[in-house]
Amino acid sequence: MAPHAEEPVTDSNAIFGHHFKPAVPFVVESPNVTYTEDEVLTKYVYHTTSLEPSSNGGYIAIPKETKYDFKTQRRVPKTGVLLVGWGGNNGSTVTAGILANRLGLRWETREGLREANYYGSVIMSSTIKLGTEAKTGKEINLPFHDMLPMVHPNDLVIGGWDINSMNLADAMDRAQVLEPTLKALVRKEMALMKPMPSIYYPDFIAANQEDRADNLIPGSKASMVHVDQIREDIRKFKSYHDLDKVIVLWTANTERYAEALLGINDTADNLLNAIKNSHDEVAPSTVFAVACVLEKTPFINGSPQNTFVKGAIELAEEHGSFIGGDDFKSGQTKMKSALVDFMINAGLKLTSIASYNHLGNNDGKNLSSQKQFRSKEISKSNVVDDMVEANHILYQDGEHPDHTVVIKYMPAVGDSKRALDEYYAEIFMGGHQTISLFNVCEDSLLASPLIIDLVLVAEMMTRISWKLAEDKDTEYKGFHSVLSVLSYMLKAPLTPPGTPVVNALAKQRAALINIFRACVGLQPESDMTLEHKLF
Ligand SMILES: NC(=O)c1ccc[n+]([C@@H]2O[C@H](COP(=O)([O-])OP(=O)(O)OC[C@H]3O[C@@H](n4cnc5c(N)ncnc54)[C@H](O)[C@@H]3O)[C@@H](O)[C@H]2O)c1
Ligand SMILES: O=P([O-])([O-])O[C@@H]1[C@@H](O)[C@H](O)[C@@H](O)[C@H](O)[C@@H]1O
Repeated sequence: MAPHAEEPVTDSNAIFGHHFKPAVPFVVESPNVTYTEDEVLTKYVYHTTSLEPSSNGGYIAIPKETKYDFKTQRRVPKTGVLLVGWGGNNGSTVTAGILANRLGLRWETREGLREANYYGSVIMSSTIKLGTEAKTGKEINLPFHDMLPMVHPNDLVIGGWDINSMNLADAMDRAQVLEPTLKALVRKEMALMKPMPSIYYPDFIAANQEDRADNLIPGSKASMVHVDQIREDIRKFKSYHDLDKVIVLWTANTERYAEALLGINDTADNLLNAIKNSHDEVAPSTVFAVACVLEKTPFINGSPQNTFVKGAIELAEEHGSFIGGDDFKSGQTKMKSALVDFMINAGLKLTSIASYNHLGNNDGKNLSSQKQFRSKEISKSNVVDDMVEANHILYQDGEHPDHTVVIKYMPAVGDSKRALDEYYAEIFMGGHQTISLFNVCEDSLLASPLIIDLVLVAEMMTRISWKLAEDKDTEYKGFHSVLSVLSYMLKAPLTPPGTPVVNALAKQRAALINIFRACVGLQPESDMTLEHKLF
């Protein structure tokens, strides 16, 4: 395998050491919180309710307390992100966006002057309640990013792979997402960025993608040579930029599902053997996942295919590597996971959901192929399951709303996806409610901030460890290899085997916030505001 001649070209002029100043500096004063120079150590009581069956067929509810010790490393590491599919609409857009923010760019548009921002990033552009001022009772909210010592996206060093050789400036033009005035300001830097060659197994993506495939690592089926090359690429990138951490994220095309095959991809050993034997059913995304797991590099899947076959999950668990996915939850589905949560929790019996969209970008072109569409149909359809199953008043066991997903490729609209949805519900006394939505989603401008959030949270999770308070002598350990804490950014959240999937958007955000609060010794925000009710 010829090594890559040139060093991985990235935004080599990255301005490092962006000395980010918290907007709302805070320190927690508590006997359960200890700050050292390198760590925040907290003693945290986790409250749940345990149910025991009662004699009358109901339950005895028992409040349960579990005491955890959390440890969070405070030093913010120099972090790189390697995007698989870097030359795509999302990859080129997120790269230009980070560059524009780093340089503090402004550009003229028809609506006037615009400036770089991180809107759409829950970490960079949303706030969370810290508490209330003792004297005034005023609620104080702080940027999500300031809750823990997180990497700032401006400091991310970016690189990646693509089966297409186009440099990032030309890829940005091809994407047709950003304003020409903005593109002009980042073009020079973006032109220096060239994706590393990648692996291409034609059977996994639409045949209409073949004309892009001019930047390949030789070989059209899985092999350990491919795994080793990807691992070497990661090591070279990390060494070349003197990085402490690297996160790898798949924003390449949607692949068809791989068949779940006993003896092939059902265990870690079988999967490694299948790769060694170049088995047909090992997808490029799974090869990337295996390479990252073996390289102890977090790997996140932003697409809907079943990258994480059982053997890949088992391999990640064996190596204590982080994986997360699947499929960015960017627009139509994000809206769905909030609206369905509202309707069902308001006691409205949703009986049908019709989700149609058309888009004209290369993603849409790839999804015009049935096998690739099927991967997306699955991730876009399952997003309501947990909310339906939680309400036995509205839905009998096995009952669920009709749900159809349609995606059409319409080149004319480009990246500006048109989503049309109809939500039909039974309401009081035989009535009906019909909610129709027309939602224009600028797909890459909505997905790019999610890429940033996924990278920032995944990196943060590598610096958080825990142990049971009662286990005095045990070592701290990391969260489970499957980072279900990433679910807010994903349509089809991957969870540790045997654990429930939560799709409700509010619950997903609350989980992320409250885990971060536990790391600084704060209890979950209950929103009870008893201080405003009991006086
Ligand atoms: N709002 C959104 O844009 C959104 C939301 C959810 C999921 N996604 C998913 O994100 C992915 C990327 O979306 P996009 O709009 O950027 O698509 P895109 O087609 O513009 O970009 C995909 C890139 O991946 C490259 N590629 C394909 N196979 C590869 C491989 N094996 N190795 C390396 N590169 C490879 C292609 O050449 C292309 O440049 C798609 O799977 C899409 O379904 C997008
Ligand atoms: O808007 P959303 O449902 O979150 O996600 C989008 C889909 O609506 C669209 O059909 C698909 O092409 C995009 O890749 C993305 O998955």
